[in-house]
Amino acid sequence: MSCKPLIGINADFRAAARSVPAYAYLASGYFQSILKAGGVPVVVPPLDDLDSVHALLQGVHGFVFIGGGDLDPRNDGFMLHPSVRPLDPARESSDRMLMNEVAERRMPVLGIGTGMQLLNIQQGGNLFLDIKEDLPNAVPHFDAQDANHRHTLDVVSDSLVGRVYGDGEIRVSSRHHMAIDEVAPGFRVTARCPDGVIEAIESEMMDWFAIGTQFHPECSAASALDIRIFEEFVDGVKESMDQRLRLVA
Ligand SMILES: N[C@@H](CCC(=O)NCCCC(=O)O)C(=O)O
Repeated sequence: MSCKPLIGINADFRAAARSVPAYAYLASGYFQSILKAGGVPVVVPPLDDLDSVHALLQGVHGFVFIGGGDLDPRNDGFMLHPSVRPLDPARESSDRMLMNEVAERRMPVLGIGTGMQLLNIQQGGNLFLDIKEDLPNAVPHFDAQDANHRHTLDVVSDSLVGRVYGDGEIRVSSRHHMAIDEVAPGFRVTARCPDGVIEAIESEMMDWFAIGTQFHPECSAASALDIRIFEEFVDGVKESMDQRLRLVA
């Protein structure tokens, strides 16, 4: 494929407060990693109508869903939990519309942190709302004093993360208090923390290149291998583009 793929990336959102205007924002590591991997990032602020979602997705070849606050469990029929720090409703509503359409179109997708959790929920899986309460024997997956908190990872060798990290000890960044409980149908677990917490999933469906990482390969403390996650994703998007071109040829 000669042209660079356009990769949509959602943005976080903070409503106006007193003298501070509302902001849409995202960590630069997300779009810098897409650029380094050979894609062209298209940052998408929260959208509030389906026509805009359709128009946007017509113009990109793949999508990255970023991390951030918590998906509100009440949107999935669960009770609110004291540990939950919900996303701004404007972002969550936009993310859910985008993920529904990305899934419908079988558009290549990489979900990171909250993005992976949304992918899993949208596809019929669910979440532990609080690791400390639901998985009391788990190691710490969040350190308020250390933005670069890391833990080790066990990967499935015949998977995207397995190809990226190979053998040997792997340490990844971790900033989450929720985790995948039941994996969505059509997806498999491809990495876990040694305590059993799910850290990566990928689609087993032949017609959909979809992956998710609970850890953050875009973070400022990312290892030299982490960028390979984005390279594998961009290569997958290019392959998807080539397949679509062959279908119409
Ligand atoms: N809120 C979820 C997902 C965690 C996540 O995306 N963490 C990255 C946060 C980066 C940031 O601070 O914006 C959970 O806690 O499980």
